[in-house]
Amino acid sequence: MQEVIIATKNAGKAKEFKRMFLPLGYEVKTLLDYPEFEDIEETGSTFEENAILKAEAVSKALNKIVIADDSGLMIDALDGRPGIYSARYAGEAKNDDANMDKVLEELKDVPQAERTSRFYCALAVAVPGKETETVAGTCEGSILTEKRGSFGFGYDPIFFCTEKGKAMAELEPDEKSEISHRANALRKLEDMLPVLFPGADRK
Ligand SMILES: O=c1nc[nH]c2c1ncn2[C@H]1C[C@H](O)[C@@H](COP(=O)(O)OP(=O)(O)OP(=O)(O)O)O1
Ligand SMILES: [Mg+2]
Repeated sequence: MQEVIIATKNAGKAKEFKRMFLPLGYEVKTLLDYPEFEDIEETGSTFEENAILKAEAVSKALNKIVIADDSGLMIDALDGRPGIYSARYAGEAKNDDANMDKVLEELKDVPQAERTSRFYCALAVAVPGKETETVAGTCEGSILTEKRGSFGFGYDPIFFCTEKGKAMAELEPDEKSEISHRANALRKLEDMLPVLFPGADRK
């Protein structure tokens, strides 16, 4: 099967990409399959800049086409935070539970109507010798007052997905992959895939 490399070390993202690319006819490899890669510093000031940094670093090292995902949670009552700092919101350790606890604490006096939020995902496609392109997708929702559900990863237990009427972590993996910010971003790449990777056997 045609291989697609995603420059991520996040196991939750890796699973979602594998699930979403399979019906398109592609097998996903991630940095979990290339453990020699060091962490790539996310020094950009936007999701797009950080996705480009990650995709280009790995594309240059492997001399192959590489896709990267930079994503996070934006909360209106917090002026868009945690935003690009989502992974390390409660500290360098990248602890999902601590990150969610920090958000819940910051929002403890914020009423339901003001808890609107969205997930954002930027995908960058680095092609050796070409300009890197980006696409983005979002998923609208609001922040719950406690954690719910056990699917997914990251902030999924505290994010109420408007479109599905459930916490993101209550959605089965296939349901999340219909409506997620990551799925919505990937849809914008789909037309490019046969050009980037000729010869995939679409099912
Ligand atoms: O669908 C999602 N459901 C819940 N939480 C999510 C989602 N998508 C992103 N997030 C959160 C997780 C992490 O706190 C941050 C991503 O940070 P981000 O730098 O893009 O990823 P990361 O450091 O975990 O892995 P890597 O950079 O190797 O891809 O946003
Ligand atoms: Mg990261």
